[in-house]
Amino acid sequence: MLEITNLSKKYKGFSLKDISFTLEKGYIMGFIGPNGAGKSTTIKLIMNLIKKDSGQINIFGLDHKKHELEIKQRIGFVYDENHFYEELTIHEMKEMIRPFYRKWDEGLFQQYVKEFRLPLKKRIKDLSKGMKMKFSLAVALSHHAELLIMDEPTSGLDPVVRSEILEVLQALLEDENKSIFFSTHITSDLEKIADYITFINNGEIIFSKTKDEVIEEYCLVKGSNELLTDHQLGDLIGLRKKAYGFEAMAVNKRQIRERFGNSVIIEKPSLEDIMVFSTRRGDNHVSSY
Ligand SMILES: Nc1ncnc2c1ncn2[C@@H]1O[C@H](COP(=O)(O)OP(=O)(O)OP(=O)(O)O)[C@@H](O)[C@H]1O
Repeated sequence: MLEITNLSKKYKGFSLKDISFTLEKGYIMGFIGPNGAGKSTTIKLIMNLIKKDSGQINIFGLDHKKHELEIKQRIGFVYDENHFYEELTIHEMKEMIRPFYRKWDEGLFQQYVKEFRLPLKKRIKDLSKGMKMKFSLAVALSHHAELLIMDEPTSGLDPVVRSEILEVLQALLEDENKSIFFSTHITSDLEKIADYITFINNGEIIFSKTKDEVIEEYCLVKGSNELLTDHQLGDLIGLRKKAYGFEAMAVNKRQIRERFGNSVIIEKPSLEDIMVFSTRRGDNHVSSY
């Protein structure tokens, strides 16, 4: 569905460095990383809203630039900021967008209007943030898109609206021919629905794996400071030493158990732990591994 190979983009003070990952049909991939990591830049490159320096982006097996019009008929895109005409009502805005899509399904749009309780006669500027996002989603889902690409769709939304949106996304995946790629820093949303996690930090992909693999491989390690000898520091990510002991993350749970035996506590990390430990400047910071 989406194949990114050695993609690079340089800005003054930031570069996206040779990133690669693939999203297969029928799966949800969460794209996580701290502020400024390069998530929006990657999404804008995929959507051909900015120009890449090098690399290849294929969507549905087609070059994203050469086949842009055809690809965009088959994509639903939800952007993180409101990009509708604020003075128009929901109904008027929808009428404006509708003719662009060959496969626009008015019945389906009306179903989402009902499900999301969208007030058709209200102006976009008078909608709450959650309503704007639901309208955006309804538009993105009403032309039978095969791939849904979303930049921070749940940021700034309350837990009720977020979970409503996640449910709609999950229901969408019951059709095995669809895929979803979305960026977020709300990692708990991904714990609920993502199949794959791609983690970007400082313009580099740290990993792109199934969620289960990530949670299985990574571990949190806690123990007393005396256990830390120099040759053991290399594998510990985001290490923090405190008076009562150290805490760190490691990539290979089995290796840590073999090395430290039962003298350390090993815990399962959340995706948030993985993001925080990987990016923080600990006493032994490791930026990529
Ligand atoms: N047009 C631009 N010109 C120069 N620098 C830019 C431009 N757009 C983005 N950047 C820089 O690129 C870096 C990555 O930004 P990007 O918006 O991709 O991050 P992000 O992961 O989406 O962050 P956030 O979670 O805060 O939205 C930032 O340091 C940003 O300042």
